[in-house]
Amino acid sequence: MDGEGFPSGRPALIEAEDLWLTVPARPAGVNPKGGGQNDRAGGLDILSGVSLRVGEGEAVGIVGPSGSGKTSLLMLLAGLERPTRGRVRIADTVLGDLDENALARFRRRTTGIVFQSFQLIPTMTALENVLVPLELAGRADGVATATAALASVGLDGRLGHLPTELSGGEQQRVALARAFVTRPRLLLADEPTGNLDTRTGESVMALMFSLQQHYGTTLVLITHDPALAARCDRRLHVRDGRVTADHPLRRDDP
Ligand SMILES: Nc1ncnc2c1ncn2[C@@H]1O[C@H](COP(=O)(O)OP(=O)(O)OP(=O)(O)O)[C@@H](O)[C@H]1O
Repeated sequence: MDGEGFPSGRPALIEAEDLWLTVPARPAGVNPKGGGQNDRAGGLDILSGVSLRVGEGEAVGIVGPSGSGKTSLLMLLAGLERPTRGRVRIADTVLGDLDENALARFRRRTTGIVFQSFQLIPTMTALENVLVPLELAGRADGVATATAALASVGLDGRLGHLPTELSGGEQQRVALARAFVTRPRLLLADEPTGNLDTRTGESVMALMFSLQQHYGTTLVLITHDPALAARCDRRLHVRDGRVTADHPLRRDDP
């Protein structure tokens, strides 16, 4: 039921049509995640014809077994990888129409990304990490804006700390501040609590959903945690490189 179950009636921010991602086949036993379910002579199909639409301001949880293609799908939506076939449109822009430089500019303007492993620059302080996207955007008000962003995630006392001087939860808060500081229309999050203990993960997630709602950001969240997926407006199941189910949810569903 790819692309169906789009109940919100909101205008689409993301439209992905018939996405295929095929990589060269590897000899048996070499695939690090033990995939290969869609192995064939021409290569390994990591994604096999995925279509989906995500409404502006919607929160969509992506769930599915390890190796099913969730991160690969997110990379295509981010424009960090290009599909072998198919098309991703974000707002009015078809990502495949852009060259690498234009794609990087588009991503900086439109998309924030949060990873399981935080991905902060280790030699930069919290403030400097949050400044990076503002400086790339040529913003003159960088320091004040980055400082306010860190204050909004409760880290005004940690501006000068390096990532190694911060806890995991604090590092992910810096990553959230960095992702939201340019007010992106789209936030892509790949297992953002995967490296955090339960309590810290819950507080980081509460913060992420509160920023998402405050700014009306569209959210695509990969998670193994059913409770997190249930906080989204919709839940997509990915299996063997396909979207196999699309469940609308209400935020107050159990
Ligand atoms: N560049 C690549 N070259 C070869 N195989 C790849 C490549 N990228 C991903 N894969 C394979 O594609 C499959 C899907 O990987 P992906 O990371 O998207 O899955 P996932 O659902 O996010 O898994 P997890 O939940 O474990 O993070 C895996 O079998 C993986 O090994």
